[in-house]
Amino acid sequence: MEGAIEPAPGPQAQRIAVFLRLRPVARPSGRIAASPQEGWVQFDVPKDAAQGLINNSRETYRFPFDGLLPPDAGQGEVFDRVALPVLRAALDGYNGTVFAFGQTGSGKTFTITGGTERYADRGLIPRAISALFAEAAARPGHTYAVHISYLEIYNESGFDLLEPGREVRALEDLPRVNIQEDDSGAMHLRNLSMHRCDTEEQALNMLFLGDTNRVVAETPLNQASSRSHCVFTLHIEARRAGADALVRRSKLHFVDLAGSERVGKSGLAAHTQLKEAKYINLSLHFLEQVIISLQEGRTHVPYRNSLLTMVLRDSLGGNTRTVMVAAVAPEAQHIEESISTCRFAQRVAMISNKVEVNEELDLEVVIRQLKRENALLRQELQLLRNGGASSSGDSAGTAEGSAGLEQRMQLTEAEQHVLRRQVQAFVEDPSPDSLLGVEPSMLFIRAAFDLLKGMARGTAPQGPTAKGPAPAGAAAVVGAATEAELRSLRQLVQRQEQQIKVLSDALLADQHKAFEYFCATSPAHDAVAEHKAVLRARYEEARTLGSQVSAAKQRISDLKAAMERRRLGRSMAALLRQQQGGSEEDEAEGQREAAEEERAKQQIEQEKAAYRTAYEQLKAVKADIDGVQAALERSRARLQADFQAWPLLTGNAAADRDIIRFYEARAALLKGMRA
Ligand SMILES: Nc1ncnc2c1ncn2[C@@H]1O[C@H](COP(=O)(O)OP(=O)(O)OP(=O)(O)O)[C@@H](O)[C@H]1O
Repeated sequence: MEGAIEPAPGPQAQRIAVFLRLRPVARPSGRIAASPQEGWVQFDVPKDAAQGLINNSRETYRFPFDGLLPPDAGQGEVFDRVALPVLRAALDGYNGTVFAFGQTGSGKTFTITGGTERYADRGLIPRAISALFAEAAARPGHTYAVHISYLEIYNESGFDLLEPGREVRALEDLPRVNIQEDDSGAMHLRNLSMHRCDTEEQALNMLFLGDTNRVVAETPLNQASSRSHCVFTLHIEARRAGADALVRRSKLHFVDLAGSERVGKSGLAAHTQLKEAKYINLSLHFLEQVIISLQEGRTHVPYRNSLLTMVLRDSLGGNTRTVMVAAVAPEAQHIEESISTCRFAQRVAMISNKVEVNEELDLEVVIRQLKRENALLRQELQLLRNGGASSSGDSAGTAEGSAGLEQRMQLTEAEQHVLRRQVQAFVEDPSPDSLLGVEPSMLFIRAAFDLLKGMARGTAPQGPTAKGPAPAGAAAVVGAATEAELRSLRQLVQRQEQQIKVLSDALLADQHKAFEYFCATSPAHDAVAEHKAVLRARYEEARTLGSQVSAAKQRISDLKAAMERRRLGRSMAALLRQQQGGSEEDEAEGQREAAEEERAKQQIEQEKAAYRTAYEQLKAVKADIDGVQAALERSRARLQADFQAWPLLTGNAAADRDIIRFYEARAALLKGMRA
């Protein structure tokens, strides 16, 4: 699998591959024959005896498959034939789906998850996990990031099986997963957690957690394992060293469907009229509708009728390499169901998907690379401009400036020391983006080359590095750069800077789009909006109360001032009367003034009461504001946390691409938020 990340081929049509797996049974029916070599199974059933005809004639049904897995096929063989090619393609960036279909007890769970008694009974999922990490390790020069999600669908409701630390006794104890449609019509699964797994062990532990939750959530009443559908997903992200701006992302689903029993049959005679028979499980009914529409090439495919078909949208008729395992228990009493299973498989086998590598540019990495290139070009430009000696002021670190450097014969000890550390750090940094940012001067450059040569030969110079002057030829060669060369280099730098700006803007726009999109669908955002609205109303209230308080205060001081003025007036008048040897104050006048004084005092008291009331209210509103503010902070934190844990998963390629873009942008946005 060398060179896995070569230029991605365009979309290719690919039919869904269909395998038949026969379960080992104690008493296989003599009416079932199979050829593993030729890949077919055949059922011989008596003709309808109900017509009153006495005959021994039989009806024969033969179904071809892409592969037949006989009862003695081991789990390893099943994995190698069914899932390994899909897994390898997923590592190359192709989506993949393996789903098992069949009646209850036919061996679906045994195939997908496996038996627990013997190690050899491990099913497709644990084997895929082991093979994934082994294959990834065997692809040098590539890095992979793996996330896992595990969804159970029961009665049209989705449940997240991977919620660590949660006590689960019933399905309802698991977090609900919803599907939502955005403006573009794309479907998104919300609240499905994704868990990064860096090792096989971590991934197997996740699977164990999900399977345990699946078992303990089952009650005798809901018989969840037979009636629910489980979708285990490996989300794979691949980058190639040296080309890490290109990222390939794929999803690999393993789907264990509910038992496919039907109702509405009327005995074996109904084989030829199985059309009326209905699935007990409603989602399977809708799954069949989707498959019929695709097989008949109808323009409208009713994916939206159920959660299951929405999740499997891309696996059926979309951008996914899909494989179906039809599970059959070859016993006489199950012939009818077995024929139904094979008929369903024949329809599925006619569906063609359009598969394509999911590859895209990581804008952040592109920008980083452009900036690095740009820095190198700038250095080159500076060198050429100065004929090998930098005269620019931005070359820090030397007292006399770079121009003076070329006059010197060798570096100072301090300069040598710094340079040695820079070269050391450069050599030790495994990143292809690391830069050796030495002074743009021949003296430094030669010294750096000497150090590198010494390191490569294992004889790194201990003493002074650049001995002797820079050869005149070197400077002369660099100095010979023509005006035209300088100009074109300058233009290149400018063009790149422009490119960086355009890309940065695009990234920024994406980040905002991502957050906006997330907010529009997040309940945490509703809480933030609600708190903000309450806060706005409270602030308004506080403002009104605040102006009431200050108005009351103003009126009190006005009243007090008026009272003081009156008192002063009265004292002045009394003094005047005294000086003029006049009479005492008129009694009526005295009473009037006393009454006025009393009225003013009452008015002041009233205003004080109004002031106190408004002030108390203001205090209460302020306390309220503090509370709402704290709640707002909490819901903001929750929004950010949710944004961080925003899951990827839809059944739709276009939607996925969008989500993945948003997901990347989200990381950068969060970084910005925290900064
Ligand atoms: N190939 C096999 N080899 C050995 N045992 C098997 C095989 N296939 C199935 N079994 C056993 O048969 C029983 C029923 O299988 P399983 O639980 O996988 O059926 P199922 O189709 O998933 O049923 P359900 O729809 O109820 O989930 C289990 O005990 C399982 O271990």
